[in-house]
Amino acid sequence: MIRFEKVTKTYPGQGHPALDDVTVDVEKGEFIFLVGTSGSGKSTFLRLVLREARPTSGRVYVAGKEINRLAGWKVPGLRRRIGTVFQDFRLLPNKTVSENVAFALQVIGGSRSQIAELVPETLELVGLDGKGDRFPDELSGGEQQRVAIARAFVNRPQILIADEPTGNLDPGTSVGIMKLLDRINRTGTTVVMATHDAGIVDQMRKRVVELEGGVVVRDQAQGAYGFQS
Ligand SMILES: Nc1ncnc2c1ncn2[C@@H]1O[C@H](COP(=O)(O)OP(=O)(O)OP(=O)(O)O)[C@@H](O)[C@H]1O
Repeated sequence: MIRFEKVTKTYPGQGHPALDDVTVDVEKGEFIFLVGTSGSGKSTFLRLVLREARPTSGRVYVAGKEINRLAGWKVPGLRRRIGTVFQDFRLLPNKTVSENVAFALQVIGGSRSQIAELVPETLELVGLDGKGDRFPDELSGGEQQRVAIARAFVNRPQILIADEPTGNLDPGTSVGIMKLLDRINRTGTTVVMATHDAGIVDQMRKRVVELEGGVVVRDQAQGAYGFQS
């Protein structure tokens, strides 16, 4: 579903590459954690998947296509296949929960009937049944992140990218968010999550790809946050 082939990314004016000769293959339906210290290249990896950045050398494939060869007008189509969730939720404060989720469908041309069906269905999936008319500032952090996940998932993307989704949440709330991401993964969605949250990674026991200075130093099935043989 995602393949990095000898990918190097050096930002202009930087001496050291942010990613250095990275080769990683993520199968459809996998759940992987990207771990590594600050500046190790996790966000750069995610930005390359979204074509928000381009490799200096090497190839990035998403759903079988080398995405850096895609014509510019096809990039929105690529991004529609990929839901994104961030640490800081990024909800629209003046829209209700339902409107935030509906907006994601509206911008890609979803019909009224699709919106009427998918929004309540997705809010129920994320555990926000009955909260559709609230505004983001009337929700807890965990609930806001659930809205963000509903928004990312409402058009049933093939891939979900999560950049530190539990970074602003307490441990108990984080567990709930991880159960939700796990449930979404079980629907067949490929999940790539960048995190510093050792407790979560140790608990979930999914594949762990560790970056250090832009280099993959570990790629381990059912891994932990730190290396354990
Ligand atoms: N737009 C940019 N221009 C120049 N250098 C950048 C840019 N974005 C990232 N970098 C550099 O690339 C390297 C990798 O950064 P990246 O943001 O991918 O790391 P990260 O692992 O996501 O870090 P964090 O955990 O702090 O989010 C760092 O040295 C960073 O300073």
